[in-house]
Amino acid sequence: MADPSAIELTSAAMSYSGRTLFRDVSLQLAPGSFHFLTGPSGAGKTTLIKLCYGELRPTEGRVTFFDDDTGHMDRDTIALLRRRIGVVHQDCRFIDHLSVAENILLPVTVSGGNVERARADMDDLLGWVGLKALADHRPPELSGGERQRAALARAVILSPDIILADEPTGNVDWEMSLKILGLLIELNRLGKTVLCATHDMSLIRQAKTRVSARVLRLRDGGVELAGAEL
Ligand SMILES: Nc1ncnc2c1ncn2[C@@H]1O[C@H](COP(=O)(O)OP(=O)(O)OP(=O)(O)O)[C@@H](O)[C@H]1O
Repeated sequence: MADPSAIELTSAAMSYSGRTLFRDVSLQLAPGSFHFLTGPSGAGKTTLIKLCYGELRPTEGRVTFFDDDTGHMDRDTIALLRRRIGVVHQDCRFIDHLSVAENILLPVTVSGGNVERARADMDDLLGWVGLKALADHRPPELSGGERQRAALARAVILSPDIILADEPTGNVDWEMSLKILGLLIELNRLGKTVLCATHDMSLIRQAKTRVSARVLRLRDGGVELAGAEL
């Protein structure tokens, strides 16, 4: 039998207040694959990512996590499966009065995981994203690139199988974009499935020299596989 897809959308449609954003979107994220999601601003990239981790349900169609249809799942079951999916939100979603390290620990705290062990591993994790010196700082004191790397550390703290990154290089310079891309590629080489939304074509072109990535483009209410023009 073929490997189950990490995440699969089948004929998914999404509407907000009766306004259809996209329809008939089907995609499969195979385990260990690397996908980019691109498209014009407002096309629905963030919305599609929210479908991919169950924050939103499609107005039509089906979403499966690891071959399980989420349509019949209650919130608790979806929350359990979500521990296998790490998300880097476009706006990072930090709690500003907690330190960077405490923010990174939040998924462990919230899921009732082993906080002591996670604290013991924190130095390595902060070292991986290059933020050791900022562990005790508060999120508002961080630069854009530091925030994105802290968000990535938080996304991987539960060792998820899948990383969904929504514009993880928004508002950072090229050098920092490459650094963040490098971290995502590293995760993919460790076997993680990666979906990265970006409108930065240079970043996609750069990635394609280093990793076998497919590019999905949201346009005119549908999704297409972008071709060699990239
Ligand atoms: N909760 C919501 N209620 C109503 N409309 C929404 C909601 N969330 C998003 N939208 C609308 O859906 C459209 C797509 O938004 P989305 O954030 O998914 O696009 P995007 O492709 O990620 O955009 P960007 O590249 O600018 O981040 C926008 O027009 C937005 O205003």
